[in-house]
Amino acid sequence: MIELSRVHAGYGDTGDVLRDVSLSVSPGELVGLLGPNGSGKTTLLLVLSGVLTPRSGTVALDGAPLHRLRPRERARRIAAVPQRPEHIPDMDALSMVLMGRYPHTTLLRGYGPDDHASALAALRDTGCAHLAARGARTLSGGELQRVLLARALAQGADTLLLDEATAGLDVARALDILDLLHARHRAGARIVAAVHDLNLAALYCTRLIFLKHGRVVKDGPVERTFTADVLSDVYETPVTVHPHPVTGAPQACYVPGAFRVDMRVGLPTNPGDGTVPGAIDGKSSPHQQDVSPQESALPLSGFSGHTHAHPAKPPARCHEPEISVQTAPLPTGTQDD
Ligand SMILES: Nc1ncnc2c1ncn2[C@@H]1O[C@H](COP(=O)(O)OP(=O)(O)OP(=O)(O)O)[C@@H](O)[C@H]1O
Repeated sequence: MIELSRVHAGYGDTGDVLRDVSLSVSPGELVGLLGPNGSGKTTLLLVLSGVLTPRSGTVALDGAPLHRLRPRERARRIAAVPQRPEHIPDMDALSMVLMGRYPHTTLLRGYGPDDHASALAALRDTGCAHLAARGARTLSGGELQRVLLARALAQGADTLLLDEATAGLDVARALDILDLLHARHRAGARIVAAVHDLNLAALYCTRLIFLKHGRVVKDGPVERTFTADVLSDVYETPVTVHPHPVTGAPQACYVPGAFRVDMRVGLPTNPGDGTVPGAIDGKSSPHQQDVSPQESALPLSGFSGHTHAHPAKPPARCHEPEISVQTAPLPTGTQDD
């Protein structure tokens, strides 16, 4: 168990970035850390990794204060993928991934065959085997991101802290990486991932923690936390939530600015001449024609269990599927809890 209790943390002589944060993460959890820019996600990951010492409060790993662990021991237990690598070494990708094995070496024994095997396996798992001999500095943004993840996986730690690890990846590569992380968490790894892609978080995570202004404002399983109310409040923009047509997991739909005006005041203001982002078939907001002012009150939700008496129709781009699809046993995150 990794446990934060009443943590306040920040940088230099500025005010607290994290305020009174208490949470614990058990082995086998895949936790999505969500919240607006600047809400403190990276700072929380730095505290969890032991890189940033809290100003007050405690951080413990399996009951022992994290700061008491020697760096090498800490690195055997906790691996992190940063949002922006500070420095990209002038070496090939395999050597860079091998660096993840450093905590397992000793003064007498450098990297051995096991370390090379682990590094190669991590490159393979992240779809980067073909990049092994490439200079790390020549990699594309998405390639480098996957190599950094490979380095963290090669570390063999039971706790993985990921800061926007899939942000620069195309959708197929992002799904591959999340499938891999899902398999690792099912095998017992504890994973905390800062994520901006809400829908991927809802598809894969077992639990979501929402931060706002450095405080935890919501923490719980996806089905209880990923709601239109929570998302609209946390991000201060209208978000509607609908079931994923294949997995049934809640998914968010976002609303372009001109439509947001309609949704707030319940009055049609759009010209419907194709100039409104998101308007299709020459139509304006669906609210202009289909939804009464009462129904257009925020937040909207198509997700089951919501309390609105008259759930509004989803935005124009959120079509109902034409064929019915059985809920498949895919990793939704909602099935684990
Ligand atoms: N080294 C630093 N020195 C001073 N302030 C910092 C430092 N790093 C971050 N901050 C500030 O701390 C606050 C939280 O930043 P943090 O990076 O934790 O947010 P975040 O939720 O990860 O944001 P984003 O989604 O934009 O990555 C921000 O106001 C940021 O400007």
